Amino acid sequence: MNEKILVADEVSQLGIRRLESAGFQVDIKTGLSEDELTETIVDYNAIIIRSSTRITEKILSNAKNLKIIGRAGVGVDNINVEAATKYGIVVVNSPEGNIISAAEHTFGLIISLLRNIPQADRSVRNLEWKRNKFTGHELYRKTIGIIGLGKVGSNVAKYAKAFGMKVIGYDPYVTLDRAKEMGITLMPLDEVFKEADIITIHVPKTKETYHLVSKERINLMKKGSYIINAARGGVVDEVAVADALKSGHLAGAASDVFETEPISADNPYISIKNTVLTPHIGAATKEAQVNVILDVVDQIIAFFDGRIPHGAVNLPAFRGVSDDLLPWIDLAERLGKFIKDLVSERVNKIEIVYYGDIAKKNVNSVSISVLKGYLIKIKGNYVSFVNALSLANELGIKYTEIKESQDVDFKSLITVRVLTDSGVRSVSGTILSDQKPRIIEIDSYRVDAFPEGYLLVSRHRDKPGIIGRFGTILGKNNINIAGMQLGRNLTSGLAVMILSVDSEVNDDVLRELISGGDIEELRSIFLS
Ligand SMILES: NC(=O)c1ccc[n+]([C@@H]2O[C@H](COP(=O)([O-])OP(=O)(O)OC[C@H]3O[C@@H](n4cnc5c(N)ncnc54)[C@H](O)[C@@H]3O)[C@@H](O)[C@H]2O)c1
Ligand SMILES: O=C(O)[C@H](O)COP(=O)(O)O
Repeated sequence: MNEKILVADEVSQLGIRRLESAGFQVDIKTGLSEDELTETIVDYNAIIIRSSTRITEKILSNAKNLKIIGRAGVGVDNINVEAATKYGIVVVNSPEGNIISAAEHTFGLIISLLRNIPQADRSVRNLEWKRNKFTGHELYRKTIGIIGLGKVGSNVAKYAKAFGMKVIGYDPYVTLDRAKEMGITLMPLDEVFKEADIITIHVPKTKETYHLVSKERINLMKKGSYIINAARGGVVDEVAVADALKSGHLAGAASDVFETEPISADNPYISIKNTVLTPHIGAATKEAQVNVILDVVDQIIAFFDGRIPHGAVNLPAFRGVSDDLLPWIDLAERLGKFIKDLVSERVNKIEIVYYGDIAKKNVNSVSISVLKGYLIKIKGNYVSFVNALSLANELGIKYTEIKESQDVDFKSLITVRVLTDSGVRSVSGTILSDQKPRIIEIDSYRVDAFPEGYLLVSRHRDKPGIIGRFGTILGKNNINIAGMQLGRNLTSGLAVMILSVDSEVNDDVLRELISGGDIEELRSIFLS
């Protein structure tokens, strides 16, 4: 192999040696600015990074020879995966290599916080001996509320049980069976905030989780409780936590991750004593660093050897699929994203039903594409054809592919049905002769809409005045309606409407629309 690899963050030497033994030329250049990296990247076929380096569109636009980005860790929120896909660059990560270290570090933070260990250490070094000043709390019989029950969160739950803690949690995508298996009592998000003595965060940073720990949620917490964030900066509103610490409502907070890294002097936590702060070292153990770099290096070697890397978070080109399935793969991903945004309840099972000509083909890649779309809305852009199935398994979501022989009104049709605790919801789509995707049914309501851009989907009483109200309120908020589709059910007296709009409909506008009454369900959906 004579490909050139740039290592732009600190990684274990074992990985470098393995690459060199495989014949790669490896250069280590850490701490490059965006401009320096934009200039440097042009010479390289692969780059390896951790969370300290941001891979922006500007860098990628000059990466003429780059084929693969290796993220030696879990989070890919520092990589513009969409742009990488656009430029045909594969992104791989190491989804499991550092999760034990992250969960252990979380416990380190919890114990440090409840037992004032860093403060006591500083005091002893000042030759003080103030034993009463550092009286803390036991974990035994306390309630820990875990937000996000994936790989790190489920390990934190395991350790908490060993300490004799009561474990409650919130993760809208984990099934009840999976939570039961882990011995965690699932509760609505706000209930977890009300009940827990300690809240610990283990969700990815997505649009949905931004400031999930908000001023309002902190106000729900018991006086004297604690907050830990070892997931991502931005999930916690740092100013709100700092205010609650200053007022005495919260007893302490610990954080390994920050909205701006490296941290600066104006970070709200800096001047507050009852905080424990670490510089994003959740994954900084010898073991985790060896795991992640060897995982990523092996994937890079496999990639240049012509094999598909197991941790690919995007697949710029879907190989091995006949051209006539490609529009269906695209439609399937859109249906997966659509149903995720349409249905707010917990989903236990996804059924993908094929009718007509498409039912005679091998549609496995189309089914995976539905799961991929659904999971991208939950976990972000690192979900790919390669990892979608195992990520669905992790959440306990079962999926089945069903091929029906009965005649339908279309040459080919896909229905995505989700089974929730309270019933079944569905969306159906097809590709018409223009090769463009269409949504043609939502539940049993017939529509004909393009699954793209900003959509507003409403189920409401089929009576005069409702559509006018949408027009007035959206107009008043400067939101242009680009298209409208209405499906009616005369028996139930309900109608489903899909409005295609030119900009996002925010929560305030949604509330205003609902407050007029007669609307059973209203969702703002974005399909990229
Ligand atoms: N501090 C560190 O050094 C360090 C190390 C490893 C991982 N991490 C971070 O920890 C986080 C969790 O990592 P992981 O490997 O467990 O990821 P994961 O994908 O296995 O788990 C994330 C869980 O969050 C859930 N989730 C998504 N949106 C949610 C929402 N709105 N509310 C509640 N739950 C939601 C998902 O269903 C999933 O179960 C990530 O942000 C990762 O980047 C940090
Ligand atoms: O997402 C991750 O894997 C962690 O945040 C660790 O990041 P790091 O590789 O920069 O330590």
